[in-house]
Amino acid sequence: MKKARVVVVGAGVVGFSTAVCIAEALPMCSVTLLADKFSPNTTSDGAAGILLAVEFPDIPLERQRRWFKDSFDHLLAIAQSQHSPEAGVILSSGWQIFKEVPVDKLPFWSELVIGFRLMTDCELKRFPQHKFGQAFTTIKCECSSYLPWLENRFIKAGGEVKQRKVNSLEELSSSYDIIVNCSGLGSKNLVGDTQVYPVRGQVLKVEAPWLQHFIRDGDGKAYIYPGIHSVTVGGTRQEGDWRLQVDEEDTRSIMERCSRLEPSLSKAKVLSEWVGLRPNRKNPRVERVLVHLQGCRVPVVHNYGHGSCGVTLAWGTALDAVGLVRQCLNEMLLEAKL
Ligand SMILES: Cc1cc2nc3c(=O)[nH]c(=O)nc-3n(C[C@H](O)[C@H](O)[C@H](O)COP(=O)(O)OP(=O)(O)OC[C@H]3O[C@@H](n4cnc5c(N)ncnc54)[C@H](O)[C@@H]3O)c2cc1C
Ligand SMILES: O=C(O)CCC(=O)C(=O)O
Repeated sequence: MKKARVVVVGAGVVGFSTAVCIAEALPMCSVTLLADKFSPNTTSDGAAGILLAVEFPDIPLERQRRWFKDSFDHLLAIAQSQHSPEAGVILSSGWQIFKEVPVDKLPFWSELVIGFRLMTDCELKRFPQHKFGQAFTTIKCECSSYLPWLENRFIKAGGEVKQRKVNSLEELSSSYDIIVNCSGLGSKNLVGDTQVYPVRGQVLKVEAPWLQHFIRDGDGKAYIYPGIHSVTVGGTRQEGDWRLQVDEEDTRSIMERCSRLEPSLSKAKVLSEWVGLRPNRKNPRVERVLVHLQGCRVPVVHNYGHGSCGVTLAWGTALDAVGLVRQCLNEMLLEAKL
């Protein structure tokens, strides 16, 4: 039987996770990944890569829990294998601390990470401005290693990779049977989605090998994440801000906020600074639609809009995308298109 031609647009953590999942699960498909930017030039590359989730308002919690769990379990298996250094995936333990006691003391993912517990008063003494804290072990997935590792895995599964900017879905409809859109913020132009918008984030990489534990302020404005080669320090969340250049005032305020949590940071050498635009949306879009392109109805699977949780949820949403591609194939078979 003729193979169904699937194209995945996007080479960030969502695109490569989705492409690998489709290529490995659906041998009746030939899978091509197209993108204008590849590692190390995607948003995913600069992400701190810590697995932590926010709660999206209109997606059933059960589905969000599954996205988190599928991603966590997939990355945990890598972190505990010989692939860990090459894939850039490690376990990471530390504290999330709050100036005020949060309404939700136990986030939905608390039972999905390792060893989640509330901090004791004695532990909190180290953070005199904070009243409440959570201690747990999660995962840090460094995409500058993980994306090339996924790309190899995709190619081993028979996938093909091409560098190309896609200006409209019409360009793809004569060469592919199913389009999978993982273009992140690019979806604003590619599919005219007015709901996806940038949330600018600036981070620094510093040399501070004495730091072993992560510290995150629950307000998300100060975090310190020790990694494999350096410590990621952040951050900013500037809604609707498209600036990609480093802002010296942001650098100063990040260092000030983070040094309040960990005074020894003032002794750390700054190695690099980076800005990325999170592909924010009220809810990520993981769904299947039929689009009229050049007189034909073409199945399109969307998987984008993960905001600050793309690394955290990529594998889970990729598995959902596989299910949606499978549904497209079944419909195409029914319509005897294949
Ligand atoms: C400072 C910062 C820190 C972060 N930290 C974390 C963290 O700790 N944990 C976490 O889970 N998340 C984190 N994030 C969020 C995370 O980076 C994003 O959610 C994630 O990178 C989104 O992945 P993506 O694959 O959807 O998009 P991207 O990585 O942006 O990839 C999009 C891809 O689509 C391609 N593309 C777009 N349009 C087109 C087109 N028209 N034609 C061809 N190709 C196209 C691009 O070239 C690119 O390859 C952070 C983000 C920032 C900015
Ligand atoms: O929020 C965090 O602590 C992790 C980094 C992140 O997800 C972000 O900056 O978007």
